[in-house]
Amino acid sequence: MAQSPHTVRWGILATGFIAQSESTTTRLLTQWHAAAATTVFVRDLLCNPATRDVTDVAHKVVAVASSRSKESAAGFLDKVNLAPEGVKLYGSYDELVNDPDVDCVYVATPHSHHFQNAMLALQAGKNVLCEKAFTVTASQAKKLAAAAKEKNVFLMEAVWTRYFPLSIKIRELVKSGAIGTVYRVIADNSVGSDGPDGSLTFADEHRMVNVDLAGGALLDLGIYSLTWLFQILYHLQPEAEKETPQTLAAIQQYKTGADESTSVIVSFPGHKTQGIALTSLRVATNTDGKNSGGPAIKIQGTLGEIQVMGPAYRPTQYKIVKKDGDGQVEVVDCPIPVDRERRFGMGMFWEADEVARCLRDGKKESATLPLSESIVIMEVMEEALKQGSVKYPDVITTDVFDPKSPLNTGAR
Ligand SMILES: NC(=O)C1=CN([C@@H]2O[C@H](COP(=O)(O)OP(=O)(O)OC[C@H]3O[C@@H](n4cnc5c(N)ncnc54)[C@H](OP(=O)(O)O)[C@@H]3O)[C@@H](O)[C@H]2O)C=CC1
Ligand SMILES: O=C1OC[C@@H](O)[C@H](O)[C@H]1O
Repeated sequence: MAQSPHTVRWGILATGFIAQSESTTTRLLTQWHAAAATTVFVRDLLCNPATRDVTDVAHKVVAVASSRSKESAAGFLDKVNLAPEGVKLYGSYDELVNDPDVDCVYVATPHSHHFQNAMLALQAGKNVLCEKAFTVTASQAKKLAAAAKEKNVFLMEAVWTRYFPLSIKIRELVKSGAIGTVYRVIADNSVGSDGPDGSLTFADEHRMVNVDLAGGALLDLGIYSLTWLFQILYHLQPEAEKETPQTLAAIQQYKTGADESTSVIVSFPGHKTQGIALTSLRVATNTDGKNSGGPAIKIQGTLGEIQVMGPAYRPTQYKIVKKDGDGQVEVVDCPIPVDRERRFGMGMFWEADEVARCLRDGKKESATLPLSESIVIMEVMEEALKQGSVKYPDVITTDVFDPKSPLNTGAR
């Protein structure tokens, strides 16, 4: 007899402040910046797992909290077409993390808030999936990892791309030696948002460029470029050989003080490998929206290279170019399944499935993105931002937990 799936009861922390009623994947993709992470994540949670051939785990949204008001949480249910029956609504994060019916809290606030909000949930004994970038500083990331250990709960950074079947396949290919020894990875995740008179198209208050919300290209977009570098050059190394990388960065600042264009070279001297992570809010990886400019990611080995077509955060195609391939290129498509009934499917469901399996199996972190790796990536980003003289306010860089911090209470 088939076993019933392990179902995770999710509590959603933050409701996304941009009104949004579009319901199809296509419309959402063209307006990605207007898509709050919470909205996309919850819609993915509500997709039938069978539409992606998953039968061992399932998801249920049991509570939603907005730091603004209970009404805002109610409005969120409308946005995601989720019937209010059985979903508890809270006007504070504190109530959500103390709800005994919540198995795992999904933290989807701006980067500035992650440390305080995730810690609030961990201290209440909750498992946590926290949006990227994990924190603002490496020290905050270490404190979260330590708290999860102390409380014996699960913690993971929500870098959804790592859990795509495409990413898994590419990691397997590299591991199998399909392109020889990999010496270099080049990855770009840039979204052209150039506006009039030297401005960007984001308002100065927007989380993408607002230093009070730890905005900037690197923490928001460059993390995906670094993800590609790390999942190949670092993650695949045997545990005992993992080395802390050297970091060299060049940064252009926007008028708000956030980074608008950032290039980071990450070097692993022991393995003689290098990664180049690029990100920009001025120019785009995919300037014509048709990938005419070529791949967003190149994984280069002694026997060939794997090219991944962008966007780096949601790739659906890769190519294998062999040194002795005589001009033949293998093209592999990895479409993201859509739940036709709900008219949705973005790809965040795979990271949610990973959380469910870890919880089912009693694991406290994901082997695909261990906390130690999230911490090393935070160290690289912190160092890069330091080299580019980007400064964030003390209230968002402190590693001292304060349940009454405005970041937890929502005082704006
Ligand atoms: N994985 C992915 O593809 C994506 C991930 N993200 C990540 O998700 C996180 C949230 O991004 P996104 O959903 O675009 O953010 P939004 O700005 O749309 O929403 C953030 C939410 O955080 C809460 N919040 C609390 N305090 C503040 C404050 N002072 N200013 C603004 N918001 C506040 C609000 O919820 P409330 O009022 O209900 O408490 C708000 O709705 C970020 O870490 C981002 O990097 C974003 C987009 C895609
Ligand atoms: O995580 C993200 O992925 C898609 C981007 O457009 C968005 O800004 C970012 O937060």
